[in-house]
Amino acid sequence: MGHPQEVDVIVAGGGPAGCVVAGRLAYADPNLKVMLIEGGANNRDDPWVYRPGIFVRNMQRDGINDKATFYTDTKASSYMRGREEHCSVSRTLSISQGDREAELNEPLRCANILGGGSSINFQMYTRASASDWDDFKTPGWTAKDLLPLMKRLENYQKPTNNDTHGYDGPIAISNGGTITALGSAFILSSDTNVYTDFVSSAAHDFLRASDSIGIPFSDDIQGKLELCLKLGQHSFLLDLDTSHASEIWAKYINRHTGRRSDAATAYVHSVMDVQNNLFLRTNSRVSRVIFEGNKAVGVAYVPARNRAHQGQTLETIVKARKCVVLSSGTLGTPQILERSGVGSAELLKKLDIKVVSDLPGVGEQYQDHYTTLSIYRVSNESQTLDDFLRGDKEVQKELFQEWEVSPEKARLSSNAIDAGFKIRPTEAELKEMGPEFNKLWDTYFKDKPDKPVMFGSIVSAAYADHSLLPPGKYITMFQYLEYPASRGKIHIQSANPYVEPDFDSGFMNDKADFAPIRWSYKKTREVARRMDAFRGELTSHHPRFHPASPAAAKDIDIQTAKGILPERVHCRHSHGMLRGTWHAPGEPYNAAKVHEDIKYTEEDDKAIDDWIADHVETTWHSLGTCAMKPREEGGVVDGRLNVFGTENLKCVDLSICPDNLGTNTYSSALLVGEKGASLLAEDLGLKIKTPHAPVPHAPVPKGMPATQQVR
Ligand SMILES: Cc1cc2nc3c(=O)[nH]c(=O)nc-3n(C[C@H](O)[C@H](O)[C@H](O)COP(=O)(O)OP(=O)(O)OC[C@H]3O[C@@H](n4cnc5c(N)ncnc54)[C@H](O)[C@@H]3O)c2cc1C
Repeated sequence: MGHPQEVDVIVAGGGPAGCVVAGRLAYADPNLKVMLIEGGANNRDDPWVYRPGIFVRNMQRDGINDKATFYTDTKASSYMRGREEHCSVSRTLSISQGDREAELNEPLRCANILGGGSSINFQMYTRASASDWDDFKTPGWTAKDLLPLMKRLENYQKPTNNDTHGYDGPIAISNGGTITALGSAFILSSDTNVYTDFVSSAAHDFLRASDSIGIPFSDDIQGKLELCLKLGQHSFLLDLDTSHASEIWAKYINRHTGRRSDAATAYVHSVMDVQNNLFLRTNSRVSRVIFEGNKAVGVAYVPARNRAHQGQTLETIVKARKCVVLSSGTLGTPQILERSGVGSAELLKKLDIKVVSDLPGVGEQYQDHYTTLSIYRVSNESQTLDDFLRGDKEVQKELFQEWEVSPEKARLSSNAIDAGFKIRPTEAELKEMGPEFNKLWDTYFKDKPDKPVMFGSIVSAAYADHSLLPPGKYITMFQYLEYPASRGKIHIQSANPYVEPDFDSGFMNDKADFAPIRWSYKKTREVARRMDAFRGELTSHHPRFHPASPAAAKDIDIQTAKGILPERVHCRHSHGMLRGTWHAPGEPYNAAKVHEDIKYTEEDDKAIDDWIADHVETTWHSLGTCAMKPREEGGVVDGRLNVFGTENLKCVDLSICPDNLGTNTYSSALLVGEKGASLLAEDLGLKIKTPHAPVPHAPVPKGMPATQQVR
């Protein structure tokens, strides 16, 4: 079918928010012509997208993978020991302490494929705290206002005891088909409505260890919202421990199909299968919005790669009769605005771009969550994904074949991230966290007990390049800072859409951000040490403590090491380990041991801070560059997501968040999309249809299983 040169609504950018807007509007009115223009490739039925277990591959920068865009951070941070660029998880994980030089050249990446982050992300499901939305201070955006939309998007497939989840929405949420286990693997039954509550021994091990250091188990941290709304006061939540608790993590995986639940399949392919009014253009980068006066009347787009004769820029123009929606993500949307004449007048004049609306807030206040990862050795009997990631051909064949036979039960229908927690410090811990963080605590966290400070998860594998790791089994403690005080920015350097922007991630440029990450490193380490499977620390992936410090990381114990390579030939030392390396063997495992917390000196704390500075990196939870707040405070959009000083132009993606959200952000991007779709439907006199069009491959939800009913 040919594509029209004029439609009613253009959506620029096919990430989660853009897919929701395009799909919901097109389904609401089959006569409304909607065009979705995406810079990356189509994700439809791409096995590298829909098989959940191989998600790490989609972050590689190897010349083959084109599912991610790479942004280079251009500013040095004095707090990061002169680091000019921060890097991706896959790279950081792969390096040892000595490889810092190589690490410095790795850029930040974000999605470049239809579905945006939802096609390549880790599939971890969490939700923001109620106070996060209330803090937007915008009518129509309180947690109470948004709760019906949170439910509208979900096909929740886990048991629940609260009324905050939805059951006939397009986005599936479950524990995945199989939960990777340390010690054993459990399979969820998909042909019965009775939910089988299998949880891996790794997850249990982690949860027990967390409980033993004062992080209690909760059956649904993400449901805390309801309590908040019912009680009408956030302070109650502290007593209920919901912002300081652990749980079995849910995943964006449909347990009936074993497939990733990405936004394009859920909202766009579903509509394109049954209607013909949704037009999709992929591999097309929107360069600018076309204005008549200050009214948006269309967009210009260029091929994703500039391969034209003599580097000419080939623009195609599509007209929009009713509205243009920018949904190109936190790093993409502000660039389109600036190229279109919406941004700081000073910058635009310098670049010879005609000013349509002077909005100095465009591209400012860039935020993310800051990740650090520490890796631990686990027992040789543990079942982890390491052999698969290491490239063991037999194991890979077995896992891929398993998928072909029964994807809904296959080990690849999991992300191997089964449990985690959100935590807040105690009064005693706060005292050790220094004046900078305490000041932030008093103004930001103290009166918002539903806001966690840190997020932590267990991954049943080393998140690392295994070619650089010793053989063996691993777990990774994956932690991130939920509400960094640091801020960055992104601005164009040219009107040419192929020229890289000037990007300053701002990582760790506020000193207050060090203390909570340091505190959480200690916490996750205490959890790991108390797990039954624990057999030591992968010293290359821990702070460089003084070798004589009691806090110094200790590697695998000799007995476990011998079990990994029983046929090895000994070198030099009777215990088979080489001196002169950073590896120090740990104590033999003792199941009966009662642990004491490691005591850290000031020098140890300094070593942790250096490690943070050298290794902290993105969680790909970018937000905030086109904030919804008053124009005079640097705002870019109003409460209806209209861009100030323009007509018929909205931004609908996570760039609109005026402040951070304490969550993995896919749920929030979908929610912003749902809210944007509702606002647009109101503008256009339409009604959103529920349930949405049937999701390809997914059986239609048959109502709520007994175990999911509110008790
Ligand atoms: C590697 C990774 C792991 C993550 N893990 C998780 C997780 O486990 N759980 C979770 O909840 N969240 C996770 N996230 C975050 C989550 O996916 C994002 O918050 C979410 O996708 C943001 O949605 P968005 O619609 O705002 O923008 P994006 O997802 O960034 O989508 C923007 C889209 O616009 C396109 N685009 C950009 N510029 C242009 C242009 N000029 N013209 C046309 N198209 C353009 C891009 O290709 C992209 O498809 C992860 C993200 C990544 C990248």
